[in-house]
Amino acid sequence: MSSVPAGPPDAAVSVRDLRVERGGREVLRGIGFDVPRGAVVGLLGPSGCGKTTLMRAIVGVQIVKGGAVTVLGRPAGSPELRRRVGYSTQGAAVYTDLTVRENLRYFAAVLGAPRGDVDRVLAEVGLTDHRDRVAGTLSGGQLSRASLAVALLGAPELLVLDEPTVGLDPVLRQELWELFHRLAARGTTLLVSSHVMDEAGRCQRLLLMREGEILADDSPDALRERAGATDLEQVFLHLIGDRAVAS
Ligand SMILES: Nc1ncnc2c1ncn2[C@@H]1O[C@H](COP(=O)(O)OP(=O)(O)OP(=O)(O)O)[C@@H](O)[C@H]1O
Repeated sequence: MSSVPAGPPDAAVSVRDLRVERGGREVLRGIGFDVPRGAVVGLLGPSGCGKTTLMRAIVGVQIVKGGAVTVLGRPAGSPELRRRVGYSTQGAAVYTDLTVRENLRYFAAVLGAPRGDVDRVLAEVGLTDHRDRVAGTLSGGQLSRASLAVALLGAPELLVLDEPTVGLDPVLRQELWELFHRLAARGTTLLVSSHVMDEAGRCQRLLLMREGEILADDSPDALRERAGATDLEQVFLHLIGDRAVAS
């Protein structure tokens, strides 16, 4: 990575001129933004626009072609960030032949998280009643909550959550968003991806992506005002229209 300035010191994440190639194609095209500490930031955009690639760069598992990614004041991927950053991927990240509780005990040991954390995170994701179920027998929504529980172990300062609400019913989605805001109120920073626009309104700040670029980085209200629309889906379409006219 180059020595591009790392962004404001109070930012949880600073990205500058980030370029990533995958499969011989540039999928992140020199993007930059800051994520303020303690905020719930939504990463929205159509399938394939680069959300997962960006999250992978932030947690330090993506080979990048250029630019700088700074996380909690350190270069992304630094060993000391391992316990300070929680990452939940789109696919289930638990062992399907272990029970939910066995999975969490295992990951707590790997991460050096206190053993008491297991019960806390089970309650936070609403899986206490399913703790002794073998993970392979859980529904898709239960499995994704088990993966989320792993990311919550050790109370990381930054949570990077890739589509954590996919496949959940409206009640569970609502409960998870309430959890995200409780965590943020305690000072945790959350970067949450989704391609469901009705979730965008639940974020304090939005990064709207399209084709490897950031179309907008602002609060939902500011974006609505700028586009003269109340519906965030319309805002997104308006921004795409502006970009098409400008190019
Ligand atoms: N392993 C890979 N090899 C080659 N290209 C890839 C690979 N993974 C992703 N891509 C490509 O990189 C681009 C960005 O993919 P990415 O997964 O970051 O998008 P996304 O916005 O997270 O999509 P979704 O919402 O569907 O998960 C896409 O064009 C995708 O086809």
